[in-house]
Amino acid sequence: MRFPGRLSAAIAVLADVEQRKRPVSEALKAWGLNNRFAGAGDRAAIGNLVYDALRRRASHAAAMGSDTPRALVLAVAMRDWGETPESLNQAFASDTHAPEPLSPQEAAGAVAVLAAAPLATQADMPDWLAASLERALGPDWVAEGQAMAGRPSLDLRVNALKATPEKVMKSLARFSPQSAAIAPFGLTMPAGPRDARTPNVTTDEGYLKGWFEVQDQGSQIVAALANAREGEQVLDLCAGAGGKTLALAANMGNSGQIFAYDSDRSRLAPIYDRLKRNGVRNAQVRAPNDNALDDLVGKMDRVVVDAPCTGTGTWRRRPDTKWKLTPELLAQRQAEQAALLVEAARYLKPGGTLAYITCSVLPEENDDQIAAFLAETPGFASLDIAAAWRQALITDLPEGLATAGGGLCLTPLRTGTDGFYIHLLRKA
Ligand SMILES: C[S@@+](CC[C@H](N)C(=O)[O-])C[C@H]1O[C@@H](n2cnc3c(N)ncnc32)[C@H](O)[C@@H]1O
Repeated sequence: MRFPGRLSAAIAVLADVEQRKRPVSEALKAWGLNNRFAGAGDRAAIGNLVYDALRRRASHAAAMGSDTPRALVLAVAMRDWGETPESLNQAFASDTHAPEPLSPQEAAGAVAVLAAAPLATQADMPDWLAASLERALGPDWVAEGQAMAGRPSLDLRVNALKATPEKVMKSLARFSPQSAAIAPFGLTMPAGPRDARTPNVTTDEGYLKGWFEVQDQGSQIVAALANAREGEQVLDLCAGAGGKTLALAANMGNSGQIFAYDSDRSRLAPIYDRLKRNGVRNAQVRAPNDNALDDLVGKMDRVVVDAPCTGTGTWRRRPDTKWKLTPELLAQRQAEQAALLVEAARYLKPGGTLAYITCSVLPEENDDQIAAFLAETPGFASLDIAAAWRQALITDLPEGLATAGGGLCLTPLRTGTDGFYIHLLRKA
């Protein structure tokens, strides 16, 4: 397929996403099945166009004066991929699969200036979230929003139980991985421009042997800050597919015991294979049966709550969720988080540590949630996050990451990672 045909396909996929309220990955897969002539390069390019359109949906729509799939995809070509109206119309003229030529109004979108547009539009986020973002991230919130609308890097965590960074770098040399800026076992491959393909690392021998996992550097940092130590009894209360569990196990050198639990059996399902592949021997999976955790009450050194959240920190990877988020969904997540904090506290022994984590930057899910918990639960106090950073990451806490409420917030702008929040609490 040539570029114009790829644009037409992206318009069709985006229309499918919007009309049928489908996840992007599903719509892309369906398009691939119906268009088997398309190669891997075509599918990657079409995926990039669709994801880029959704990442900057608000500003692209404002520039084009329209939010149709066609307007959004043409905006990506001109505003993100360096095409001009002239280059597009010229290419369209010689490709029977091309979209219709650009109208003068569409062509004007290429040079539209959005300085007078609402700040939420410039930050590429829904209007109703602007106040929360400003409260959480301060005067830079528009630039933070713009960074949250960029393409993410592909990050790996070297599994210290089986490999070294040097070994993984050698195994993946063809993709030129670099050391991550903060996470000690992190490797990163920056996102390329335009139709660049994401390296397919999960077919690498090193991955199959458990030498590394795909994990955003932000997720690695908060897992390190949870600071699970050798010999401890640790409950991973929202283990899901085990991304944090694996990192905790490596941090603990396979000693002590991790109990990995999740209330959703299907989310937990991949954890068994992942534990095996990673050579983890100190984790016990607790499936969500009645009384599954009763024997752990009051016994844990550490409880990690990687809470269900709105995922605002992962908008770069799942930009469709940005536009689907509603105040009702946020309220639902807040209620779940509040209940989980109370639940987590039960399992700690005196002197134990609760690590509360979200992949969101909204204060309602972060500092506010902890403040409400502390107000209602006697006997808990925040641990010094700068000291925890020094202990876990052996450097000083970079400026601007600590939150007003005593937690820590990573963002694409500040740390080049997904957005994450962590707060450490000690039970008296
Ligand atoms: C952010 S995800 C966890 C991701 C996982 N820790 C990882 O690193 O891959 C949140 C998880 O919380 C689980 N969850 C939601 N409510 C829960 C509850 N009341 N008890 C335990 N797990 C819960 C969800 O099923 C979901 O898997």
